[in-house]
Amino acid sequence: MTLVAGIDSSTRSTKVLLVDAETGQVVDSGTAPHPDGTECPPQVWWDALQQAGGDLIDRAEAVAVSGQQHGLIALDEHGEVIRPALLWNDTRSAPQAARLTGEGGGPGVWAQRTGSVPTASFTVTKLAWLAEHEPDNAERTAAVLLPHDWLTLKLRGVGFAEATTDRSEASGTGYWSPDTGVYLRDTVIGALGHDAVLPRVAAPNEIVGHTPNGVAVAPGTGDNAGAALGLRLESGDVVISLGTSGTVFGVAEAPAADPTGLVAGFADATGRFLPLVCTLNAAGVLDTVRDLLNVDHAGFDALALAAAPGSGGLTLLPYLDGERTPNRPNATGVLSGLTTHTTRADLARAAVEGMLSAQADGLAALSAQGLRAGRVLLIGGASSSEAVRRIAPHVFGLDVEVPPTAEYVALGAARQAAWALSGRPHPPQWNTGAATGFIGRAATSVTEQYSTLRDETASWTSHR
Ligand SMILES: Nc1ncnc2c1ncn2[C@@H]1O[C@H](COP(=O)(O)OP(=O)(O)O)[C@@H](O)[C@H]1O
Ligand SMILES: O=C(CO)[C@@H](O)[C@H](O)COP(=O)(O)O
Repeated sequence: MTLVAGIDSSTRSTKVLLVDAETGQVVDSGTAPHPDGTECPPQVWWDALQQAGGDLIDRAEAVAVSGQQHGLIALDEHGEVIRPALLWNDTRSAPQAARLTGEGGGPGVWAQRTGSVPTASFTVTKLAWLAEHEPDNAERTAAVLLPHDWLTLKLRGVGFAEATTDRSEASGTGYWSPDTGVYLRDTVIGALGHDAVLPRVAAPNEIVGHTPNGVAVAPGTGDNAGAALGLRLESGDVVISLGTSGTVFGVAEAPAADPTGLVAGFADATGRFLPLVCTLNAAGVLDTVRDLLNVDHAGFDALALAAAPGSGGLTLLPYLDGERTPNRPNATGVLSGLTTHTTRADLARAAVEGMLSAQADGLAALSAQGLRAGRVLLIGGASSSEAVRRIAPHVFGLDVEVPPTAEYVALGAARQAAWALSGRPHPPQWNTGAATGFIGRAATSVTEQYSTLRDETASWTSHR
């Protein structure tokens, strides 16, 4: 049996799968946690990778890494990491995002040039923050990598001059054009103050090198593109991934360029495109309210499902850690409609309805860009929640499918590794198994309560 390994280095943890390259069947797996926070020394991810599956990788013939997108890893001329990586969910570079957007000709120009209007999540704004707040570190920056790029380099054990990335990851930097496939050097220089070595953008099924033990290394991907590959996403499918981030995305044949900035015009891992809406707040909203209610996942679900749609008039605007879509980096959560009749069940359901309503806004933004959902697939940690599964169709006004529980990002990375190893033009046709359907009618009161609160707070949730 030919084995391949897929790695998901996400915000919360590293997951490693060892997979049969012919069938996609998982034969072994491992996981290790990451610390909380919005910055992290990359060495922590390398250690987590070793803990989760260093031995699994040596049993494989090929390996690929999918990683949380956008994070900034600055290396000095010797290849040493200069400071802890600034992650996608770190909002400190919001002022630089606003400045760069203005200086670069406005949102429309950015969307045309890079596919996206940069928010604090995008690497380019983190470079500008570094130049402004840590000029010595900016000056010392010789190379700029993203998390999966750096882990791929570490797996190969080579220097940054040989670093690689892929289209999906490059498209989250804010200095690469998904349309033309080239880096925008002027944008890097404008943000950092000077040029830097950037990883070569490899072909989707290329073998970019080998580990010291001879395991072939594929280019890897950003984690959402990894999930798309793991799910064998096709035109008309829309994924809603509920992990630390909430993401709503689908594959497209042409690049997106949304001047409103709601949709990021990413590239995918197959040579196509991946228009995507990302919220900073998703599963963590449920975690926070679950902690407040002092119940476990099952207890939380039972409470949420005991309340009526609309949560007795209680609405949670879930921008707890600031928000990226819409762009309200300094926002906090807002709980509205609290009365003496409000119950614990109402609070649990309001958390689920609020979190899902933010994703419904993502569905609407994708639809406005011409990407309509024929099939909605729910994945990510919070898709395990029975309450989320059963309430989602009411909030989206669409039936929802939940694929069999699996680590789809790591599976996508493994599928890429198998593809690169095969030398064939297309990825292997792995069967992901039958999804479970959840149906329901749209609960318009939920949508109205939510959109009213979202719009009423448009100005004041933007400033703490
Ligand atoms: N049954 C469940 N109900 C609700 N949330 C869950 C459940 N199981 C896991 N989660 C949540 O999923 C999140 C982790 O999801 P995951 O997709 O692994 O995140 P990430 O990819 O961002 O690291 C955590 O916030 C965790 O509490
Ligand atoms: O920033 C984005 C997408 O643009 C996030 O989706 C990150 O890629 C983090 O993903 P998770 O750890 O939540 O899966």
